[in-house]
Amino acid sequence: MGGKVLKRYVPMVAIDVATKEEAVKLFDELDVTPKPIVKIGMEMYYGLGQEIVREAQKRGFKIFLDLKLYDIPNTVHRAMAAIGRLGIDFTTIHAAGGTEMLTAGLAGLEEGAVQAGVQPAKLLAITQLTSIDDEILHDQQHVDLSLIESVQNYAQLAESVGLAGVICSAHELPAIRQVTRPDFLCITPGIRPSLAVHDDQKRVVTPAQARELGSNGIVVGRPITQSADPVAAYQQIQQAFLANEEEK
Ligand SMILES: O=C(O)c1cc(=O)[nH]c(=O)n1[C@@H]1O[C@H](COP(=O)(O)O)[C@@H](O)[C@H]1O
Repeated sequence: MGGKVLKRYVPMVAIDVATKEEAVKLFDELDVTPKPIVKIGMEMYYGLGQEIVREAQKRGFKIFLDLKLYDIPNTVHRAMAAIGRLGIDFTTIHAAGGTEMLTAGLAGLEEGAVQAGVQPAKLLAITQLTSIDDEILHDQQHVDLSLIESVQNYAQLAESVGLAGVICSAHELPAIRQVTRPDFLCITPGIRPSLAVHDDQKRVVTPAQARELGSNGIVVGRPITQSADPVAAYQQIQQAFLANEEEK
């Protein structure tokens, strides 16, 4: 990567489960070294609310609160202020909302953090979901750009208004790196240790491929949470992604 050391985060584990009991069991199991970043998404947040964020924070996990906001700028501003007050580490917004919405979201997040006296979270823009492929983009969304061009465009949009980075598939990393500053974060879901199992994901790579392509962090859910041994699955993925680098 141009001789510069790439910032790499420990894997972000998507705890997409229905109950507090299941979530807490995974938090306790995954309390290992290096500690993963815990991703709390829509299922847990809509079902369990702030309580589940506090449970993870109590155990010392960094939190990626993935709520993918997409609404008019005023609503996004106010919702992001509420998220900012939670003192979490990463959160998401859809780049498709445009620069006015992204700017409002970023301002809200920072205002909320100041009100609560905490560090502002890093705001990441969703580009094209990893469950989207060229066929869906063209035939259903009637977008004329290729998927890679669309992701590249959204990355530039997000960077232009000061966001920390984007969520994309590792496949798009070389295209994004061509047009963004060196420290722009590319966090990549759609990770499968075995490419034989995609589930609902369309654009997938292995943890080692994500590393080679220059991902700053991988998001992994079912390959860990639905494994018979989540800790062993996490550790294998973590080692394949971080190799011998020191974890951040
Ligand atoms: O924002 C995300 O984290 C996200 C964006 C995206 O494009 N694709 C994607 O899969 N995700 C999330 O990453 C996780 C992937 O889960 P698994 O497919 O089970 O590994 C889920 O929690 C998704 O919500």
